[in-house]
Amino acid sequence: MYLKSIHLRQFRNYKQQQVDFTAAKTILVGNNAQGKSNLLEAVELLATLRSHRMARDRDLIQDGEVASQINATLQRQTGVTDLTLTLRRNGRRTVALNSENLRRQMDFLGVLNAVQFSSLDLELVRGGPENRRNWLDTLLIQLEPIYAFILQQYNQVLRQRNAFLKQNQDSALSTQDSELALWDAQLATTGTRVIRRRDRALQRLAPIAQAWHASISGSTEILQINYVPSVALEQNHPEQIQQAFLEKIQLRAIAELRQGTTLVGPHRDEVELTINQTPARQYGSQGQQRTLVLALKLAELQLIEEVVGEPPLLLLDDVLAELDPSRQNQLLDAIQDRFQTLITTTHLGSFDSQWLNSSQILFVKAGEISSAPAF
Ligand SMILES: Nc1ncnc2c1ncn2[C@@H]1O[C@H](COP(=O)(O)OP(=O)(O)OP(=O)(O)O)[C@@H](O)[C@H]1O
Repeated sequence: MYLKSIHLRQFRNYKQQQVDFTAAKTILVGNNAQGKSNLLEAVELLATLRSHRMARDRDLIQDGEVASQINATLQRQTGVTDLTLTLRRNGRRTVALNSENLRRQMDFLGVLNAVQFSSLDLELVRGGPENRRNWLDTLLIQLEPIYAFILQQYNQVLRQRNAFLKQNQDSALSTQDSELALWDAQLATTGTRVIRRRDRALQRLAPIAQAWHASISGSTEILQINYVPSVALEQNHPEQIQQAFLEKIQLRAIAELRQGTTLVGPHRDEVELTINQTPARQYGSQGQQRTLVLALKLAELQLIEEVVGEPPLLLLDDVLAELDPSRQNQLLDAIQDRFQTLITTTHLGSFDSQWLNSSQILFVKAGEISSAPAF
């Protein structure tokens, strides 16, 4: 797929900006805080309706404005599509394809696919489990857009069940209470859908990431990715998972009532990353952790391409300079001209001349983008 152009209105520090992409690789160069990441964030929003910066819609809208719009033209094998996302200060969003508003946001997902790689991704290795859950969820949303709906349903049940537990915290509520039993059943049903899909995605992703990791590290390191769901998962059978879910809720029922919160479910899943059988968080240098993240990102690209049937976009936010020359080259070899790539950087010095010659170079300054440096 190929993103031909994007138009931003009152988005972050862009008042009104049109960008036409004229090459498979676009390098956005500019000083810090000029708007480079903001442009990549806009593309990410079109792909996932999420921002990895966890921004609220009112942070995305330009200061002092009430609404913001991202509009893009995408070329796919099936034809050209026009995507529009409108954000409002009150949090209401509208999505449209070819100028036709969609009733369900889910139908907007899966049109544009993108893999984002920024320095924040190091948190995948170093940070807490919620980073890895978010990463996996964002990938899943692109692999099967219905997952966005499944996850939303689970989160809604979770919120309601938590509210019920909170209301009854320290009360004499029985763990056999019939209303609680209803919430348990809904949590198990919706949670099982989440767990099964996370398991399936990791089953497919893990061998690809492992192969990339072996290739980048020269086969000296073995990466393992283990899904550790909060509920035991022996086989990917819905009845078996649902049963295990309900049994574990029973075991934790007293603690849940005491703490007034749900202690069992995919909101407590973990994805373990180990290198040579040592947790990656404790393993080796920053460089080795970067190799791992790079392997995960390359695996995401490959898996999305396999599932969707077209290469997704790659958004490299200030990460190229952080990789040593051999890893940089490995990344460049892997993407070549197959994946349209948007790259941000503060200086062009870290790119080899072959790259510079084949890339479109855009200059970003104070929320304006031009093809010649503005002095
Ligand atoms: N809602 C908003 N309204 C107006 N300006 C905003 C808004 N959100 C962010 N900005 C501005 O956008 C700029 C940050 O841009 P961005 O995050 O894209 O930086 P960058 O060019 O990628 O630089 P860096 O290399 O530091 O990441 C800051 O000047 C910030 O004040």
